[in-house]
Amino acid sequence: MWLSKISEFLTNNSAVGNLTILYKEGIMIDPEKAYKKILENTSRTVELKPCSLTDSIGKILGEDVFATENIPPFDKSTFDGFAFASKKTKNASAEKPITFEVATQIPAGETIIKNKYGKLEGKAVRIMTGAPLPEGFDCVIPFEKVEGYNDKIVLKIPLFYKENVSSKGEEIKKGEKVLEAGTKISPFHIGVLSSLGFREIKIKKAPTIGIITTGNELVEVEKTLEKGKIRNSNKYYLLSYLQSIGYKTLFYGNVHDSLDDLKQKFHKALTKVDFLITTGGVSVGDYDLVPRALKEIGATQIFWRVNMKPGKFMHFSIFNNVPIFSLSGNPAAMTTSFKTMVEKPLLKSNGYSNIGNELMSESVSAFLKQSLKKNSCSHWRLIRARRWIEDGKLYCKPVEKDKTGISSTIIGANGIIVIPPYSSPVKENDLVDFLSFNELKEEF
Ligand SMILES: Nc1nc2c(c(=O)[nH]1)N[C@H]1C(S)=C(S)[C@@H](COP(=O)(O)OP(=O)(O)OC[C@H]3O[C@@H](n4cnc5c(N)ncnc54)[C@H](O)[C@@H]3O)O[C@H]1N2
Ligand code: MOO
Repeated sequence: MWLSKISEFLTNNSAVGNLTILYKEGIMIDPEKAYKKILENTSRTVELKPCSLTDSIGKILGEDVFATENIPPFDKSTFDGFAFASKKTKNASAEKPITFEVATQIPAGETIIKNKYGKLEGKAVRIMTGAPLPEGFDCVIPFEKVEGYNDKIVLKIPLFYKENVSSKGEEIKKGEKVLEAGTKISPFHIGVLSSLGFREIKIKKAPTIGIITTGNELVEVEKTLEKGKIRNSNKYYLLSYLQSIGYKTLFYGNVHDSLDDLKQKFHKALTKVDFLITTGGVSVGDYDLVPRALKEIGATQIFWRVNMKPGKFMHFSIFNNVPIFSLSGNPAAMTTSFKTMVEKPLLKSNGYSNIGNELMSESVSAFLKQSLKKNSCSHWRLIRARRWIEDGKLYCKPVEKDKTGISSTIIGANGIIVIPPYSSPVKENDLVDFLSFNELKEEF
C-alpha cells in the first residue's frame, strides 16, 4: 500500500518522477554497480610478450618470476675487516686476548680457489666488504674493533658463527618465487630482477584503445578558433594519459553529429581495437546520437546514465567483445568518469593485479578542511579536490570552481571526494572518502 503511494508521489513530482523512470527502465545505475558491470564485461585473456629489463618500467609482469640464482651467491663479508673461524675465537677476552697472524687479503670480486692463499687454518684473513669468505671461515670483525693492522692482530672478544656475514641465499633462495604475475614493474623490481640476472622478462601486451570524439563545435589545437567553436581537449587528455601508461592508441578523428558518420566510424574502429572510448553526444540533446548509433550497429547496452555528478551521462556497451566506454563530452564530466569508471577497469583487464573489485577499493579517509557548500542530494557527488598531510593527518578540500562545466581547475586536484546520495550535510573536520588520482601510478 505505502509503496504504491510513494510511486504515485514520484510520478506526480516531475523532477523525482524522471529519476524514477530512469531507474525503472534499468538505465540509471549507481556508480558502484556500474563499476562492477564494467569489471564483469572487461575481463579478458591478455597475450604476453618479451620485454628487455630496461624497457619494462611501468609494465605489467606477465608471469611469476622464480629465482634462478641464490642472492648472495656465496657467504660474503658485510664489513671491511678480518675473517676468522669462529671456533678459534671463542676464548678471546679483554683479559686473555688472542693474537692472530694475518694470512692474506681478499678484495670483493675475488674468487675462492682452494689453497690459493696457502694454509689458512688458525689464522685471520684481511677481507673487504662483499668479498667471499674462504673455506673454513665463518665470521668477520670490522677493522676498528681490533688492535694491530699489519701482520698480526689482537682479538679481545669472541665472535659468533656468521657474525657480520651475509649467508648464501639469505636474501633470495634459488627456486623461490620473487615476483607475482600482475605486478606493475618499478625500479625496485628492476633492481631485484637484474641482481638475479634477468635480461628479459615476459610482460602483458598493452591493449589498443580507440578514441573517437564527437561534436560539430570541436576544433584541433592547430586550427583557428572561430565563433561558437571550442578546442577538442578531450582528445589530448585521453591520448596523452593512455600513452603515458604505455597503451597503444588509435585516434579515429572527431565525428560530426551525424548518425551515419558515427555508425561508419564505430564499425571501422571496432574491428581494430581492444577497447573503444568515445566522448560527447551521450545526453538527451537533439544531436546526442552516440547511444542510438551504437544501438543501430548492434552494440549491446550494459548501462546508460550513472547516478553521479559530474559524469551522469556515461553509456557503456559491448560490440563483438569490445567494451565501449561512451563518456560525456563535458571535459570535467569526462575526466571524472574516466578516473572513476574507466582507468582502473582498463588496468585491471590488462592484468594489473593491485586493483580491488570495488569502486572505492582504493579510497582513503581524509578530514574535510572546510564544510561543503551543497547539502544532501539524490546522486553521488564527485568533487575534484586536493589532499595533503598536515600535523600527521590527511586533509582534503575541493578545488575552487568545481562546477561541472568548469574543467581546467582539475589541474589543482589530486583526487576526488566521493559523497554518497542522501548524506547528511558534510562539515569541516568530517571524515570523507577520497579517491586519489595518483594512487595507481605513483608506486615508485
Ligand atoms: N536536457 C538536459 N541537458 C543536459 C543535461 C540534462 O540532464 N538534461 N545534462 C547536462 C550535463 S550535466 C552534461 S555533463 C552534458 C552531457 O552532454 P554530452 O555528454 O552529450 O556531451 P555534449 O553535449 O556533446 O557536450 C557537452 C559539453 O562538452 C563540450 N565538449 C564536447 N566534446 C568535447 C571535447 N572533445 N573537448 C572539449 N569539450 C568538449 C561541448 O562543447 C559541450 O559544451 O549534458 C548537459 N545537458
Ligand atoms: O551529469 Mo554531467 O555528466 O554532471 O557533468
